[in-house]
Amino acid sequence: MKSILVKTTDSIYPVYVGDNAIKELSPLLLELNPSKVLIVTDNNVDERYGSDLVKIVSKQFPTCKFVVKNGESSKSFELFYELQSFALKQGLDRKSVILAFGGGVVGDLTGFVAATFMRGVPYIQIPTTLLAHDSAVGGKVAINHPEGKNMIGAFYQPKAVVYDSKFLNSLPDEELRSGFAEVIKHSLIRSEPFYHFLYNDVSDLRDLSSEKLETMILEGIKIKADVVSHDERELGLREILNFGHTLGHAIEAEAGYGRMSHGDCVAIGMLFAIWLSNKFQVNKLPYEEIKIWFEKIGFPTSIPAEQSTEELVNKMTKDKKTKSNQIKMILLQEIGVTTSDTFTKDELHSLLEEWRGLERGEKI
Ligand SMILES: NC(=O)c1ccc[n+]([C@@H]2O[C@H](COP(=O)([O-])OP(=O)(O)OC[C@H]3O[C@@H](n4cnc5c(N)ncnc54)[C@H](O)[C@@H]3O)[C@@H](O)[C@H]2O)c1
Ligand SMILES: O=C(O)C(=O)C[C@@H](O)[C@H](O)[C@H](O)COP(=O)(O)O
Ligand SMILES: [Zn+2]
Repeated sequence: MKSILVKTTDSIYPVYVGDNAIKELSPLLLELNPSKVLIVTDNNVDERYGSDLVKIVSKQFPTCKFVVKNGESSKSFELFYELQSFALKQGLDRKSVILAFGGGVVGDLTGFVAATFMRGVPYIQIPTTLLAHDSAVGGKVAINHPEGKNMIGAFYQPKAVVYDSKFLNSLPDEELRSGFAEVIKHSLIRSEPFYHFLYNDVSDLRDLSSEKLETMILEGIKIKADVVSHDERELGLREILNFGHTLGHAIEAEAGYGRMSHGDCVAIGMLFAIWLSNKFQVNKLPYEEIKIWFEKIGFPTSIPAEQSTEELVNKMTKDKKTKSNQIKMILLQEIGVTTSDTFTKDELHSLLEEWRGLERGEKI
């Protein structure tokens, strides 16, 4: 088992990664000595692993559990309110600890509940998806609004992240693919060698050794932890973690939350950002090579035909990086090195139309 430290201005916490990392949970809880523990999970994770976790925790402390419906629709005001009400009814207090046991949806929702319940109680992330190598680290917690992804949230760091790789054994292929998009993102923004490792060694996610999977997770977390340690609140550097998300989030929201996976949308967003980088940067990136690789993996590589460019650009205008109506796109100078550029709504509209036209094979 490996551990990585995340250091922010006022917190420092470990991320434990590997087979049987879950054994780190009991000592962590002993140290926190909670009055009560609330486990939040979703129905898929609960069915498989819920009772095991309750057994571990309830041996030590009074325990209760709240199960949300799986999927993006649970990152909602309604579930936020239900969870807060449940916590109050169960008598949680400021000495209580909340465990987020699941993928990014459970992690983001639970983290936001922890950030706001009685103005903040400690929580621990226990991720169960590949994507959550990203979402469980760094303290961005949020729920969605129909107008945009993660619009209501906070920066609130967990006390620890316990990432036991055995949970990944039951992850469906499309969820592995979704998480892989964020792994690729981490490589593209920060490490050319990591990108080459992924490009050369991973073309079929169903045929992935546990060693390769662990390398991907560890390298991704190291990159994320390093960026977050330098800029917890996204005053500058942290924006690079949003590579592929300005368009990706717009597609996700336009499709209807949960209809397309976060990773699939980010993959389309990264391709657009790479195409845009080639248009505006001196160094040329291997756009076609990356697109063919993405197709092999099974990612969608273009925007769904039914989505209107107008609506997507409206959503992109509400992106959290937008300031004074200037939409900010994270771009690549070269693989492993980022830059950024801003665009007006009209500029982005015509660029998106151009890219969509080219993808349809139209001569422009
Ligand atoms: N906070 C951040 O920094 C950050 C980073 C990246 C993504 N996100 C957010 O994360 C969310 C996506 O997370 P996700 O992809 O983990 O989705 P998710 O939590 O919806 O999990 C995906 C699916 O896999 C199921 N599942 C989870 N673990 C399983 C397991 N071990 N075995 C079988 N099934 C399992 C879930 O029930 C769900 O149906 C999005 O809302 C995205 O915005 C947040
Ligand atoms: O941690 C970050 O910072 C990220 O941007 C990571 C992203 O993968 C993640 O999807 C995040 O939730 C997006 O944040 P948002 O601020 O654009 O909502
Ligand atoms: Zn993301």
